[in-house]
Amino acid sequence: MSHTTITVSGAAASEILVGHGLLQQLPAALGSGVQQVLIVHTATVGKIASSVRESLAAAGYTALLAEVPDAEAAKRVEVAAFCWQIMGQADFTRSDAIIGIGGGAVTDLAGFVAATWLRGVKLLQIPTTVLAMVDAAIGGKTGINTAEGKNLVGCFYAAERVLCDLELLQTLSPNEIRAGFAEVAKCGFIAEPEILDLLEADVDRATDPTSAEFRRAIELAIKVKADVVSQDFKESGQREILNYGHTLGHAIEHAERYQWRHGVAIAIGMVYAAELGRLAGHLSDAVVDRHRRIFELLQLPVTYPAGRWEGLLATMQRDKKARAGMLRFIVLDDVAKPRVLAGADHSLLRFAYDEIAG
Ligand SMILES: NC(=O)c1ccc[n+]([C@@H]2O[C@H](COP(=O)([O-])OP(=O)(O)OC[C@H]3O[C@@H](n4cnc5c(N)ncnc54)[C@H](O)[C@@H]3O)[C@@H](O)[C@H]2O)c1
Ligand SMILES: O=C(O)C(=O)C[C@@H](O)[C@H](O)[C@H](O)COP(=O)(O)O
Ligand SMILES: [Zn+2]
Repeated sequence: MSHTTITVSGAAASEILVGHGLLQQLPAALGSGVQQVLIVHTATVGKIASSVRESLAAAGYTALLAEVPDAEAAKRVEVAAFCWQIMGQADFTRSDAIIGIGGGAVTDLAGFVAATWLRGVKLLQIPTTVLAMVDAAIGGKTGINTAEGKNLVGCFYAAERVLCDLELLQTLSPNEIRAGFAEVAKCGFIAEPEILDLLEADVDRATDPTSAEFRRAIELAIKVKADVVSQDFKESGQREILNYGHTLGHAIEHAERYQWRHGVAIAIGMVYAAELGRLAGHLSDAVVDRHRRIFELLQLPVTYPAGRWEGLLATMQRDKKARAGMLRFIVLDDVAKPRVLAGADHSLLRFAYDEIAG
């Protein structure tokens, strides 16, 4: 089947290709002028990285590998410094390029390294998880964590091209696929009800990477993200909706010392945000129930232990969504009707937590 091209316009201009056999687009996808390429990857996708390196070398490029630690351990300043060192020692210039191959942790790191080396070199992303294909590799949010919180250091820097080769998902565990679907469902709740219908109609087919429903759900989610970032690259307004479920979700990831999958944490965060939307007076019980039903279909958690609220609240205050001491949440008035809830009373926030405490 041929590939689909989804375009991001505006300041984040880039091309997202979705389909099979897309690695064959390399090296042409690199464009002209590039001599050296740094491939940032983890051991998990080492074979893919090596075959990309070989095809680039055969085409005359100098291709270097930077193997980085797995998952959130990649998103540390020490790991960025390791990549900068390889580039420095190879006399990497402004006309050279970085390719990130991996899940969202790698694409966030690779993006950050590309943005910061010589104040910006060409970036290509080859996401290998559902989550990275529909979200992390697109739209140019790059970032690393600090001891105090998630993604506290980073910048906006878009990849020129994102190759979403669905064949690369073959080795992904069902747990990873379902965690990635938390972000797919997020796009359903904030903007695209067809995604929710697909999940409710047959969750097994929708999450089977070989099915037509899977591809449809992935492409719909990518379109939601591409549309939003085309309008608001630097999150001065509309883009905030992509943070649905993330205010609490990031605090949970921090509380769990980054041992939980991002998708798992934000699934709980979205149920919390739905409860908040209901308590703030707009969201119907039916839509709140729909959140629980869909995340349960995806076998994702919908509760978090009671007694953790104070710690989560303190972490949320450090999140970049807090401004002038006021916490900001995305809530829904209905499916596909998101809005910002800023400065809500702490007792309201606490009541919503009581609804998800298990
Ligand atoms: N920049 C953004 O806009 C954005 C959006 C969403 C999430 N994120 C970030 O993305 C990260 C989460 O991404 P993720 O869920 O992809 O997690 P991840 O990058 O940690 O990958 C999850 C696991 O899957 C493994 N893996 C990757 N590809 C594989 C494959 N093809 N086969 C088998 N295993 C494979 C990885 O080695 C890892 O163990 C978080 O750090 C989150 O903050 C960023
Ligand atoms: O692209 C965005 O904008 C998002 O918010 C997408 C989120 O899914 C993603 O997890 C993002 O990294 C969170 O951003 P942050 O600004 O809250 O760190
Ligand atoms: Zn996310």
